[in-house]
Amino acid sequence: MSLTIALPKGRIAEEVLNIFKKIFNEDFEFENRKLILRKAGFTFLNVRNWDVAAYVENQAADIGVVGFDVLEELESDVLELMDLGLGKCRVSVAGIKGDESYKDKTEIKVASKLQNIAKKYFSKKGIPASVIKLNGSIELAPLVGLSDVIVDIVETGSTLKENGLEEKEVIMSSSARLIANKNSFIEKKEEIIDILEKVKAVYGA
Ligand SMILES: Nc1ncnc2c1ncn2[C@@H]1O[C@H](COP(=O)(O)OP(=O)(O)OP(=O)(O)O)[C@@H](O)[C@H]1O
Ligand SMILES: O=P(O)(O)OC[C@H]1O[C@H](OP(=O)(O)OP(=O)(O)O)[C@H](O)[C@@H]1O
Repeated sequence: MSLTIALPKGRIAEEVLNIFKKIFNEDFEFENRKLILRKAGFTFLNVRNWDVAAYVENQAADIGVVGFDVLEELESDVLELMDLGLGKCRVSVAGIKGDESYKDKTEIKVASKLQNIAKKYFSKKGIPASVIKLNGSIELAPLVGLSDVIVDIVETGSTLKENGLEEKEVIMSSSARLIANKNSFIEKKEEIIDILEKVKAVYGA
């Protein structure tokens, strides 16, 4: 039984494809806008980062690679096989540099792409917060009064800095995870363990 593997486009795509390159000593590239690549006995799917978990959770793919932030946000019901240690970043509360007035609000206005993570964080702290869902350029929101703070991904911190913002509170750390569908892990256990061992070997783990 061959494995179907959902790989993310975008930021972590290159590093993930490099792992497979090292394992099989072959080039893995999706060419000519093709979304399916059959190679080395596997089927690779070219999927957006935010959609990888849906493919794996619904067994359209057996395994996949996705950022931990996305798994947390979507509360995906999948097996986490391994922390790949790439795509490292934090999910943080950020706001205008030197301005702590958000702490005195009766209800904090938060802008975020990671709506559930943001809601859960403030609710756990017992702080009333309303979350406005945005899809990008999150840092803009507090600059124009759309929100008091943002909950967003911070990697180097340069987007915050360039916009006069600062990290206020770190909510969680994130990195890319190798995930598996729960049924596939029963039905195709040997194949999944085999690929997991190969990935671990590449990392020297
Ligand atoms: N600076 C960063 N900005 C965003 N994501 C980062 C950053 N550094 C690491 N990551 C990680 O990389 C993952 C992929 O980010 P990428 O920007 O490629 O996709 P996306 O825009 O979130 O998703 P999609 O393409 O589905 O819209 C994130 O979920 C996160 O785990
Ligand atoms: O700490 P840094 O290294 O500056 O990285 C963090 C920035 O990168 C991401 O945005 P992205 O580039 O994905 O664009 P977006 O605003 O469209 O989400 C994220 O949402 C931050 O804005």
